[in-house]
Amino acid sequence: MANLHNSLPSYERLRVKHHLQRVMDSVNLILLLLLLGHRLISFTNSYTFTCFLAFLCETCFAVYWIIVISTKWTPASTKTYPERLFQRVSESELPPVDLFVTTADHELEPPIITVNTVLSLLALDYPANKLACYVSDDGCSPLTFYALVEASKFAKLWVPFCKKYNVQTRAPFRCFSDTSILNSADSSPEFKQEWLQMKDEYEQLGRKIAARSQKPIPNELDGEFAAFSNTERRNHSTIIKVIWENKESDTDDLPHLIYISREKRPKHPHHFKAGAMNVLTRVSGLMTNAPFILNVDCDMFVNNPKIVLHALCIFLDPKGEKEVAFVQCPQKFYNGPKDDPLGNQFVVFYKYIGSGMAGIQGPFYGGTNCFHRRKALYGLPPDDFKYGKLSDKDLMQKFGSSLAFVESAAEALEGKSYSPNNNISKPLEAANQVAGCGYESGTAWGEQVAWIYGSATEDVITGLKMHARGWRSELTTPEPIAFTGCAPIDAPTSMSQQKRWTLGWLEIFFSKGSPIFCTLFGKLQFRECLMYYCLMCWGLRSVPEICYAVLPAYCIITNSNFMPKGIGLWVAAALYVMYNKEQPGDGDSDGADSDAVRFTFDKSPVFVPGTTILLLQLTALVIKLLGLQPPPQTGNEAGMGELFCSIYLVVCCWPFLKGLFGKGKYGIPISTISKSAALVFLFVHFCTSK
Ligand SMILES: O=c1ccn([C@@H]2O[C@H](COP(=O)(O)OP(=O)(O)O[C@H]3O[C@H](CO)[C@@H](O)[C@H](O)[C@H]3O)[C@@H](O)[C@H]2O)c(=O)[nH]1
Ligand SMILES: [Mn+2]
Repeated sequence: MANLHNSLPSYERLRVKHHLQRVMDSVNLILLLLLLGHRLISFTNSYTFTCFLAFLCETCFAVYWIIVISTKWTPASTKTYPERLFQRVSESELPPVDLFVTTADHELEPPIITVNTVLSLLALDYPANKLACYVSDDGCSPLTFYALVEASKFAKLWVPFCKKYNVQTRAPFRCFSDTSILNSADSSPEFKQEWLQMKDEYEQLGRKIAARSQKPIPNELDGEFAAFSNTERRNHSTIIKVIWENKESDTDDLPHLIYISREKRPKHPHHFKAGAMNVLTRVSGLMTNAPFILNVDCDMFVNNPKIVLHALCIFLDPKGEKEVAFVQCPQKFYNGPKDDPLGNQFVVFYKYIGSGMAGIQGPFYGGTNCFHRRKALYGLPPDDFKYGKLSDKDLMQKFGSSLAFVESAAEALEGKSYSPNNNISKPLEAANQVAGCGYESGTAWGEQVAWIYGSATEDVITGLKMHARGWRSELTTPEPIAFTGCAPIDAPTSMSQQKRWTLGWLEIFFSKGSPIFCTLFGKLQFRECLMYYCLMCWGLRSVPEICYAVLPAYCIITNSNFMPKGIGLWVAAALYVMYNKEQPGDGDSDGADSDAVRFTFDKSPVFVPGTTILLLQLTALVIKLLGLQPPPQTGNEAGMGELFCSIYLVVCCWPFLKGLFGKGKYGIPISTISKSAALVFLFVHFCTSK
């Protein structure tokens, strides 16, 4: 690779100035501490259980706020300069990149979606002979395979079309959903005609796949599909099919396309997505062994065809080369309402926390839209050169018994794998071996190497492991945004997804790979460690939050108080104003009302806490209104503070309030309401039966 160490860097990390934000955050913290101090002092005069509980909750909030501030304190953004990259490397010197797509169920993840993901990847603006797309199908579905075979035929038209006209959106269904192109004065008649032809071809592809999916899948299949005969989703041997091979290593041809359904047996744990990713890592290691890997979920599409170049700006930069293990692109969703009532777009996260992380040791790995350095995945620390020279025996212990794979791993670790392999079908036998379900036993896969097992959020723990070895990561946000995808469109799916993540993060929190150990015994920076806790405490935070939300109702019902009196109340009020002023999105959404229109419910228990809190506040307010409160004890009666909190909580639960009266999926199911009502009844009974 040409030297040009003296040329300009191909990426820069820029500090984002945000003095006002810091001031506001600090004022918030000071107010919180003042409140805690005030409580401590007043405990010497009067101590009540409710005030003590409030004190505990507020202490949790203060600790959490310190973690949040630490994460946000030094925000940064990354800027990439592809034109400078080309001062360093010529097009022929660009490294190969392996592209991984995972799909697991052709019913939940319809093949046409996966096909769009794959087509958008095949059409990346990058030399086609340097790309190989590996699709892992955990559903072992002949339908998915069929769809990919058909897609590869369509790709022969689609990819040249995209490149010829420099189409931005290269997932056909997104491209064809925007017909404004046809009326635009900028588009040539030739383009419009080809666009319509292409749309027609795509619709044919869609019809073929739909027709095939309507037919029942017979047990016995022939021809290309014979391998799928008598298979069950969780009981079958490995199926690897090279759907397209770019035999001539032609830059204008299509990238390689390989279908993989790893071996599964009922008695063998398959480790979900992490297991699938590890098989892809091994098979690709044998076939192309690219030093960089991009992975996307099957519901994500390329939105910026130049994204590989942007990522390489970071990886190939002399500084990035030494320190960056992975480059994460944000997740953005094209579907869903503008004001995002379900919070899927994670506005707070990417806008505040995301740039904060970029200013420390880098963002966490989010599972999709991420580029990895292969040797970092193989466990190599950034500054260790011994690891790359392990003996064959050591390598086999780590990477398993396939000699061919061990050789490829050694090459990858030494950074020798820059020449693309032109005969990817050759190592098919070895590929079958490494995709077997027993291959990993006794090796470091899933523990030290590649995607780490043991958490439902394999992504976060995998990234954490690399940070713990001393690597950095970068968040790259080129214009236009690199990938878009579909977010869950209803509240139940969104809530259960978030519940799964929260549980996965808690698994990491309580495991021996917990961030604090990575800081104590590894190279995870302290503030990066706090950043991880910011994520992992998301679930735990609900405990003080629920407790705090119950307090106002409890105080009103029992005519006691938890809000401070006198100056303390002013501190609490100031805190409330400051905190709410800081929340993003104020003003550009039309508020609670639009939430209510779109918030949907089902019978899932995830809706019980929200409903219960709402009903509890309503009950308390009715008791207050009807004057059913018991007489106060020693001047500690519930006052304006408690009343305000209770009303505020009703406003916070607005979508639930509408849900009480909504119909169909917009209404909270009677069973959920009954459960919540029973809980409220028990609670009121408990409060008043003293
Ligand atoms: O046994 C499995 C289960 C899932 N998947 C694939 O993994 C991806 C993510 O799974 P999904 O069920 O869609 O989870 P999400 O919550 O939508 O995914 C987010 O959260 C996951 C866990 O943190 C990350 O791995 C994902 O990349 C991230 O997008 C999808 O492509 C699936 O096809 C498999 O390949 N095998
Ligand atoms: Mn998903």
